[in-house]
Amino acid sequence: MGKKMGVAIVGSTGYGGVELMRLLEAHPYAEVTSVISSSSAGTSITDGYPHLAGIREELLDGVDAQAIKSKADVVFLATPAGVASKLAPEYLAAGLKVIDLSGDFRLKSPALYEQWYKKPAADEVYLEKAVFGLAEIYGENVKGADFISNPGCYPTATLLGLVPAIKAGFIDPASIIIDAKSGVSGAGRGASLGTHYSELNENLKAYKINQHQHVPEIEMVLSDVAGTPIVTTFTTHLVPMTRGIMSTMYATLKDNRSVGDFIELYKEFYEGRRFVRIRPEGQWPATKEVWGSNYCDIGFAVDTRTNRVTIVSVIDNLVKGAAGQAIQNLNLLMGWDETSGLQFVPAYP
Ligand SMILES: NC(=O)C1=CN([C@@H]2O[C@H](COP(=O)(O)OP(=O)(O)OC[C@H]3O[C@@H](n4cnc5c(N)ncnc54)[C@H](OP(=O)(O)O)[C@@H]3O)[C@@H](O)[C@H]2O)C=CC1
Ligand SMILES: CC(=O)N[C@@H](CCC(=O)OP(=O)(O)O)C(=O)O
Repeated sequence: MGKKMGVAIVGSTGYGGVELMRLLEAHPYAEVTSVISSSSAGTSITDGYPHLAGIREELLDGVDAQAIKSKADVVFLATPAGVASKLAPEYLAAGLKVIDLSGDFRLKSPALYEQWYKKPAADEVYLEKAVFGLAEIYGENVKGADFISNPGCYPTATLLGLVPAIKAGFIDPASIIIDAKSGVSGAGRGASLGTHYSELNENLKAYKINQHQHVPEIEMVLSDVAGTPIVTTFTTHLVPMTRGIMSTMYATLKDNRSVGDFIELYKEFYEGRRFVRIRPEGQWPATKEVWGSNYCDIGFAVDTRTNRVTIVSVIDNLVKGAAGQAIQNLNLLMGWDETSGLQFVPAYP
């Protein structure tokens, strides 16, 4: 096999960054050639992550664009909101391909970003340029692109669960309610009051109701596929587990549709897409069934009394919700098989 393509990771000391390192270790065509930290350059990655001992022991590099370009062709940005908006233009100008895991380039309207993220938006030219990489829906746009905005974790689970039904007109778009739950690694590695052990353990909390920054991202895609503006009710919960997102969605049926109709529709829609698995009637997915993998599993129930469908969709927030989908986008962008380096069996139990 020829030389592997070099990739760099900015934000490598965070959960998304370290997950990219774990997954890329097994990639057949790409290898990590620079792990980057804005705060700890010159120290070893194993200082913060001893589990990498004997696997990756190199010193962390700094964020300088030319230095990255001398080592890599592609850079992943796994940094908090507000960072990629400044770094991505520099990296693109240096000739790097950029895959951003943050929310900085997902929304095309600067005003919408500022309303929901409460931070200054990126330059509109770059918002336009970034391709929204929800691989199973917009994968064709990713092919050959040089700047990808990776979707959020909640939107990935939610949209893969809703798009086929919206597109086929199975459900009333005005009736959608999304009830979503996440493990705590979704909040990143930094300590905070809401995520430390005694606050989280044996506890279940709703948060950011009607204010979550993923609301406009979900509505952007639903409106795009429906061809008409859609608004939704979206509630997020923090669950005392490390990984996993479950998005449970409720909507009113437009016609008499059975679970069998939904299964047939979704199987056809996702035909050939290895990472979406549709459950048989009477079986609903659990977060552990996708743990550590790039799968999104979806199950259905229809209630003929209320004329509503319930759609349950699960992912691992750090894999299909972040690093795994970012690598899937790298694969699409480079013209490699989209499953390259991602064929992990979920770690069960
Ligand atoms: N966790 C998840 O499940 C998901 C996360 N995301 C998004 O991915 C991004 C990364 O998330 P996550 O890994 O969880 O976050 P973490 O907080 O765990 O890590 C973020 C890393 O970014 C680096 N960083 C902070 N400030 C700067 C800066 N000014 N310049 C360069 N680097 C900086 C830090 O490393 P250092 O100080 O070493 O530079 C830090 O380790 C976020 O935007 C998040 O919203 C998206 C989907 C899912
Ligand atoms: C559990 C938890 O706190 N999750 C985070 C997800 C953050 C995230 O991934 O943010 P972006 O996709 O916008 O970058 C949250 O709800 O804000």
